Amino acid sequence: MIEVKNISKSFEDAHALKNVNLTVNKGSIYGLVGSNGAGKTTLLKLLAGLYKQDRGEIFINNEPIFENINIKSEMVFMPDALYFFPQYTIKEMANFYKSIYSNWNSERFEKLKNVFNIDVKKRINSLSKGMQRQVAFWIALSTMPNIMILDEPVDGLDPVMRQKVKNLIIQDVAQREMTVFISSHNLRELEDICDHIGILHKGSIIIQKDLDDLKSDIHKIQVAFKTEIPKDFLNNLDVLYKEERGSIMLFIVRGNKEEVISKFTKYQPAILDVLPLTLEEIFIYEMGDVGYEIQNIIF
Ligand SMILES: Nc1ncnc2c1ncn2[C@@H]1O[C@H](COP(=O)(O)OP(=O)(O)OP(=O)(O)O)[C@@H](O)[C@H]1O
Repeated sequence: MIEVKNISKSFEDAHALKNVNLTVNKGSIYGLVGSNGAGKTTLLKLLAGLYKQDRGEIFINNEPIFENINIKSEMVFMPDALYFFPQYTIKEMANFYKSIYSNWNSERFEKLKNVFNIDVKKRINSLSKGMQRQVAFWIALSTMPNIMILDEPVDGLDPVMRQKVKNLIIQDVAQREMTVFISSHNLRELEDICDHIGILHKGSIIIQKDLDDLKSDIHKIQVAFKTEIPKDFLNNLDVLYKEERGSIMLFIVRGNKEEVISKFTKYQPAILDVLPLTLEEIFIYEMGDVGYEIQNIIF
């Protein structure tokens, strides 16, 4: 479990993070989205215990993370810019990790050869960017981490490999209750893997939500009525957005799906469609006034 309590972090001339709070439960995957300079990497480095916050507290499995060797031995942090020792082969790098991670699983490392399919005698620095990323996952997953902190993890991976890596992460979450924190510029990249999403904007988390709640609670409704309807029929509805295209009206409404639909069916509409909303749309409508600014972050 990861608990971030009211943390702030500044560098000489930049307030990178301001009063950030979040919790990631054991066995869940939290996705952090944000534009360039929002503070994502700073937050990840704090979670990994590489930086110390100016204010606030960070607990991982109920212990402060900074300079905590025990917790770090159960954790993998994968930065966006990967680093491997120069001249090391995959096998040599794996042996290095084996010597420092007590839970290293050699059997798993062997099994994952079938997924990554790269010759372990190859020097890592001679591999392509995407292949180096594969090696990083190969080694990271072989350490059997309880906590994974990933900065732009699928950057450079081809679509097939992206899916394979996501499946491996999901398997570990389901089978071993691994806890994962992922940052990305791209909400779509996170949508199919995360159960919580937070948006970081200029150093503050401006919204964070459980994805299931989010999706079940907000609806896009396209409707046309045969007859005049009372002007105040919207009064009992939590309408986030409304648009009229001729006789067809489009509503984004928050609330229980059946209850919302019943408010419309009462007036016997000629057309009533409940359309799916993408996650991006949900965030934009949820964000109201800052929605337009948010579009640049999540598309
Ligand atoms: N080591 C540092 N020294 C000084 N300023 C820093 C340092 N690291 C980050 N910053 C500043 O903190 C702010 C947040 O940077 P951070 O790297 O956390 O953003 P980010 O969301 O990861 O951005 P990107 O998506 O571009 O990687 C920026 O204004 C950045 O210039």
